[in-house]
Amino acid sequence: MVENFPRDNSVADITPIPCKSEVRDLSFYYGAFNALKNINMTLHEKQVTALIGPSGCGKSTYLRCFNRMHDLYPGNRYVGEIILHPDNVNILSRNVDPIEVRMRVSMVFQKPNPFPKSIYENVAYGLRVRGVRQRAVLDEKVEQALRDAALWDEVKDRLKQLAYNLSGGQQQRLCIARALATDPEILLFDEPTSALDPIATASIEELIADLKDKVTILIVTHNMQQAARVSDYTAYMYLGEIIEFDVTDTIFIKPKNKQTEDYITGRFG
Ligand SMILES: Nc1ncnc2c1ncn2[C@@H]1O[C@H](COP(=O)(O)OP(=O)(O)OP(=O)(O)O)[C@@H](O)[C@H]1O
Repeated sequence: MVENFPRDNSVADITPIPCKSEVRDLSFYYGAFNALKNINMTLHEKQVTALIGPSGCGKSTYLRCFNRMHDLYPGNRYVGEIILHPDNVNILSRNVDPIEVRMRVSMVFQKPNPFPKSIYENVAYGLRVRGVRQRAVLDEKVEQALRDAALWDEVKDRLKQLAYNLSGGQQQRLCIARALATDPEILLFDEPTSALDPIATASIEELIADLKDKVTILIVTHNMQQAARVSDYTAYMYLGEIIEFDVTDTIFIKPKNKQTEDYITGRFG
């Protein structure tokens, strides 16, 4: 389907990877403050896209548009569209229920934030909210999500224990399992390893690479090595705008924009 492929031609290497989401003329306002300015971008299906840029440039603000998180606070305003394929729905439309959007687009936060519940109940939470009651279905989905988050072997004998008993890295994988349990189409990561040690970080990065088979990923990271390691596409942001968006190798090896190059090489930011 033609409409399922990128509309914009900002990516030099137009590969025939279907597009999962198209951002069209997106601006965002915190009250009077214009935090995002006319963003046009494509999220390629089952690829990892990284958002990089100096502190305060709008990475988290942009990420949070994808699951309508800003709806939770008064005075916030979106302009433009985020289209989700294949059904071609604008998830920013007032006619679209933000709860439904959050089922399709899940988020993993900077700090692991398990609920004060058992390991099992953390993962089952979204399913229960969706009305799933059958024990066998819950058991199967919880196991699958924990396997997909590379945590099953470590927790299968203590599913009833409190999630807080897990290590920081395990807690973050639990949060990933919780996000995966409702079969989201897009997974948002907001600096998912910034609170973790190098070993736990490596295991989350490996996991992100594996999850690409199932889900489209958008990740905010301050760590440029991490962006280079885990992502297929990278967007460099500055002052609420996308300065450059391209395949990751191009951004890191041969950026077209001087501002991107200065940031990548550490001359700026
Ligand atoms: N709730 C808010 N109300 C008003 N302005 C906000 C709010 N949250 C963020 N901002 C402003 O929006 C801009 C973008 O912030 P954002 O947190 O998205 O940047 P970021 O690139 O994710 O930064 P960092 O890398 O430091 O996390 C900043 O100028 C910030 O001060």
